[in-house]
Amino acid sequence: MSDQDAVFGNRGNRDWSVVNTNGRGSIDGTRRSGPVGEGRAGDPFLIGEAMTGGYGSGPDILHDCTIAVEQGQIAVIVGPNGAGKSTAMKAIFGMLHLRQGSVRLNGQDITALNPQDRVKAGMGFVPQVNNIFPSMTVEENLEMGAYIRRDDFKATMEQVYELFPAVAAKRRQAAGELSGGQRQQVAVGRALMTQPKVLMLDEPTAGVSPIVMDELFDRIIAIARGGLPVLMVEQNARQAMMIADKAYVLVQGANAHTGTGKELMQNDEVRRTFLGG
Ligand SMILES: Nc1ncnc2c1ncn2[C@@H]1O[C@H](COP(=O)(O)OP(=O)(O)OP(=O)(O)O)[C@@H](O)[C@H]1O
Repeated sequence: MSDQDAVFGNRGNRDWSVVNTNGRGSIDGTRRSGPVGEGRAGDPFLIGEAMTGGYGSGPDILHDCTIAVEQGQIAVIVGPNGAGKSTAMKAIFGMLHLRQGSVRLNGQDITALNPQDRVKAGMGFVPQVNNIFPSMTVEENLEMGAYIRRDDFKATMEQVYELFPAVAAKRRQAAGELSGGQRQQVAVGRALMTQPKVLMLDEPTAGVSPIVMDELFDRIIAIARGGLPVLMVEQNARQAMMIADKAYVLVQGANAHTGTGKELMQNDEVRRTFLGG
């Protein structure tokens, strides 16, 4: 399999046809960068374990918080405003110094890596406020996602276009001319251009209409079922739990409830407190 055959996400025995109907293969999973430590046997694919930490020298925002996502699955983080959902994502991505706890990816301890090296190690992160460049074309924005690659990334770009046809139709337009939902798709596409092994999305549906949200969720399901694990923060807790293999309810920076999306939707306290009854 050539580098050009590479697609989003990871490797091995997954059926990529869900995302990638033309049968192109997966990347080899050997990319590594920076100091990585030993992982632990039986780890989930990505885990931020027992994370405690805050911003700068400020107080702890996260308290012994554990978030994980398994291969090919969707994990969602929900919870009230200010619960620490984005902070947990930032901690997993290395934007926050952990006073305790660790982050492990694909069996390697990456707690010591900075965000840039985490991207090289295979983490794709779309922050809450996506930093799409409005005056650049869609294509140029996507190309920026390939900055860590030395191979010909055009095949991956075509796969992003297959995944998001509305974006493909506007590839030569300035990204600033796109709708909010389309811009989110560009942001996700740009993260996919790095060929991540795991995709992290902080409120991907923020500010988009319910129809666009459904479309985006469909695509996220396709990405995960194609083998690329997805970890996301969502304000739309009910909809998120419906597609979640694993859901985490955070309250005041700590794990309050954890289970499959279905389990949590049937949990009386979760329903009453977070899902409006
Ligand atoms: N850059 C920062 N510096 C200091 N404190 C911060 C910073 N960002 C967030 N916080 C604080 O961390 C706490 C958790 O914020 P965070 O954004 O993680 O919550 P959230 O659950 O994602 O909230 P929301 O649902 O409103 O987006 C809040 O008290 C917030 O004020």
